[in-house]
Amino acid sequence: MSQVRSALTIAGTDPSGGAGIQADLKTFQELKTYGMSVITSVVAQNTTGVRSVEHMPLSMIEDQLDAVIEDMPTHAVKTGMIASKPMMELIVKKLEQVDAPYVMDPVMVATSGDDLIDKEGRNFLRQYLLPLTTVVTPNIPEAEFLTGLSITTEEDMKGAAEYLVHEYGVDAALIKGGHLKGQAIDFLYDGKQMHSYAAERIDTKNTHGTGCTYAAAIAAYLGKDYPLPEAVKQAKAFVTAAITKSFELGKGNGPTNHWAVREVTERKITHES
Ligand SMILES: Nc1ncnc2c1ncn2[C@@H]1O[C@H](COP(=O)(O)OP(=O)(O)OP(=O)(O)O)[C@@H](O)[C@H]1O
Ligand SMILES: Cc1ncc(COP(=O)(O)O)c(N)n1
Repeated sequence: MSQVRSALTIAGTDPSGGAGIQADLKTFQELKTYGMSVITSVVAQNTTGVRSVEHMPLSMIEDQLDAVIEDMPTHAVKTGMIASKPMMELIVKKLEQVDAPYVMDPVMVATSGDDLIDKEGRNFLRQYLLPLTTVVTPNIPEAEFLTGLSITTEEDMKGAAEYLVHEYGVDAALIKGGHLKGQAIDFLYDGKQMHSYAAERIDTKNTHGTGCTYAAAIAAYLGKDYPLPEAVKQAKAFVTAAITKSFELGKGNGPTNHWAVREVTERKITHES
């Protein structure tokens, strides 16, 4: 029997269970990947927004990382909310000891509009963390910040993906089009080819945690040795199903459904490259 694949998420929490570490672990579990987590910040949030945030002391983040790195195999790493430059510096240092694909979700603002990273952290993320990534997965506002470009069309999205690869040295960039009108289309550029992944837009406000879920699914598939374009295709099917069957829970943007892939077996993703 082949060895079980394990994935590590380094991120903040969501006690309401839709985003952050909770979304990542649910996704790993659903994709039969052994899930591990290092908590950077405890975030008191729900479907309506963020109430307060308690950042973990650096020594505690370091101890958590060492506990995983010194004992467990890691086949993929995903990072989400990393709130400050000192946290990023620590994580960069520790990731040097992990030989695994690295998916960076450059989380900056929650769906609710609340800031999750400070200004200094945002700049550090762009300069120092980006070049280490196997794939970075910004939504449109995040891609605008990272590139300084204005993104209003699909052509702009492709341009931003190319810019991130050529200017910042990321291996690949996936620009997510959830914030554009029309079909839900994402573009992946891996330095050689531009891939597009399109799905029908689902008419729902319940999209809390889609970004986290998508990036965690990409990490899980990369951990199983899927080539990146195929990992993204499978992950897109996973997140689309999760949005299709999302839950009408809470008073704000409800959470996605991490077990939906068991029920939504038709895969309506158009992958072109
Ligand atoms: N209403 C929708 N219907 C179908 N797919 C969607 C919808 N909204 C977002 N998506 C898809 O979900 C994935 C996440 O994209 P999005 O741009 O929303 O990321 P995000 O902004 O990081 O997530 P979040 O909304 O949780 O902050 C992408 O594949 C996007 O195309
Ligand atoms: C701890 C944490 N990390 C990330 C997000 C973004 O999630 P989303 O934009 O998908 O709501 C979040 N709300 N909380």
